Amino acid sequence: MKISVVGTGYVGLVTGVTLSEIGHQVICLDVDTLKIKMLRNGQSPIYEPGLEDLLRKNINDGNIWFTSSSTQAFADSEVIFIAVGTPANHDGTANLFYLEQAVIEIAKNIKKRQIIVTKSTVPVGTNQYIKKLIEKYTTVEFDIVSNPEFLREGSAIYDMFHGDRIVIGSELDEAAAIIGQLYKPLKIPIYKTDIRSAEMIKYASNAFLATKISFINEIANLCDKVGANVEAVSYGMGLDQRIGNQFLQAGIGYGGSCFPKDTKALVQLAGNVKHEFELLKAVIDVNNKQQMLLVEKVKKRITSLLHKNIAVLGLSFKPNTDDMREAASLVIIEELVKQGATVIAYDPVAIDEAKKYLPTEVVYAKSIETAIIDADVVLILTEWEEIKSFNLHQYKALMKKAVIFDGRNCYSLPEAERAGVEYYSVGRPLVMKQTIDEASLSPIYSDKKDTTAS
Ligand SMILES: NC(=O)c1ccc[n+]([C@@H]2O[C@H](COP(=O)([O-])OP(=O)(O)OC[C@H]3O[C@@H](n4cnc5c(N)ncnc54)[C@H](O)[C@@H]3O)[C@@H](O)[C@H]2O)c1
Ligand SMILES: O=c1ccn([C@@H]2O[C@H](COP(=O)(O)OP(=O)(O)O[C@H]3O[C@H](CO)[C@@H](O)[C@H](O)[C@H]3O)[C@@H](O)[C@H]2O)c(=O)[nH]1
Repeated sequence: MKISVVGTGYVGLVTGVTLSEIGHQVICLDVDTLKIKMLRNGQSPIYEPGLEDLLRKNINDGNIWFTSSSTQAFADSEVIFIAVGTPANHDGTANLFYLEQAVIEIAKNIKKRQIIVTKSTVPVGTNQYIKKLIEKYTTVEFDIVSNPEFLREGSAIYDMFHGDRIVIGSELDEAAAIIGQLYKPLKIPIYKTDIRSAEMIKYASNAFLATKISFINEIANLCDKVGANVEAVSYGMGLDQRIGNQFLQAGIGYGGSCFPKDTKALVQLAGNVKHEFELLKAVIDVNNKQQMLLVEKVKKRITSLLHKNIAVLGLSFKPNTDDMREAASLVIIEELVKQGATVIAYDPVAIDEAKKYLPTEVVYAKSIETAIIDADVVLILTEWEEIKSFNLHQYKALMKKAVIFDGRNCYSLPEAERAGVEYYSVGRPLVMKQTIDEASLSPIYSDKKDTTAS
């Protein structure tokens, strides 16, 4: 099938490349001419495992092209996917500016009947609005399909080929059938429904996952106070198949380009129809507080942050991506700098991206080792494999005093105990800095009240 994809960001590019891989002829359009130039040269503008290889393969096989010309993009297409950004406005509502621009370009340039598929995450009712907007600019016939995307950054290619479901919202069975056919080689279960329900499935799914995270983070905070271990608790909860074991990883809260904006947009959407979504508002509040909790723990331990050297390991909002949008590191580092700390940051891939967002005072290190030498305290903010597998004894060897605040529970408590570091994690008992000899004499977990003195 001849397919156009509008927007070559995380969703558009991964969708375009995947569709080209399963046998379609794909042309991708973007207003960002620099991106188009890179893509034509087989370079991915984003870090996403496996993406660049698949991109090059399909460029070489003549299955995928890139353009910044709308005329060229829609000249031949049968199906058009819209995958432009829908970021949050200041009030939390979804900003539909890019979508409107894309839709107008489509309407002005289509010459024959098309199926126009919205992949961008959009508030309920938006596809209806898109239909009206297109009708203003063209008399060419078209169908509208809502096809929300569920891929995760960092595993986007894997998710495209192994998704749990493909949701197709349509008013017309024929249009839904064509889109279903287009995805058939992926062998992923397809769920067809009406357009408004499809739009809502996307927001409801993200809101539910965000709720699981805020819930387990509240349980973790409670575990901290009553001496339980959240890891054991989430494992025990997850054994119940009705609960499931995913998205119960306690930490410093959710970030990224989706959960923060989509939860806010759903609260606003509810507000528009005079519905107070109290549960979701609480989920958002818990998340905002969770990011700052780690800084509060550090302050409790070292009293003042002024002139302290703080090494931050991991900057991206999750591992295997260079995406810094709404990363917890942004909020945490800004606060550390505000309080006078010297921040030395390390991330395996996100440093260039991070520089665009972080305060200019931040110093960047080329390795974990150089970041932690002379640090008073280490903060782990992203669970990159390189960070998780970094030998704990190295902290002991390289730091003046190995004090680690792990916002992602990367290490097991016995490992920390064996390394003799002072190890604070989320919802798990504290491991105090001590020698192995001392450990054999005294209990390893000390009461939190004892930890404020340095
Ligand atoms: N990032 C994710 O993991 C993810 C997953 C599922 C759904 N979504 C949703 O998919 C949509 C896209 O997200 P993203 O992360 O890929 O965004 P992105 O910011 O990475 O990419 C959007 C791209 O669209 C381009 N663009 C903007 N206006 C355009 C226009 N008029 N014509 C052509 N190109 C235009 C931009 O230049 C940019 O390259 C959003 O609605 C998002 O909520 C994102
Ligand atoms: O148990 C968990 C799971 C995730 N997170 C955090 O939650 C955020 C989001 O993680 P994840 O969902 O893995 O990444 P995203 O790429 O943001 O993907 C989400 O957002 C996308 C955009 O809408 C959806 O398509 C995906 O289905 C949905 O998982 C990250 O900050 C994670 O650190 C936790 O704190 N604990």
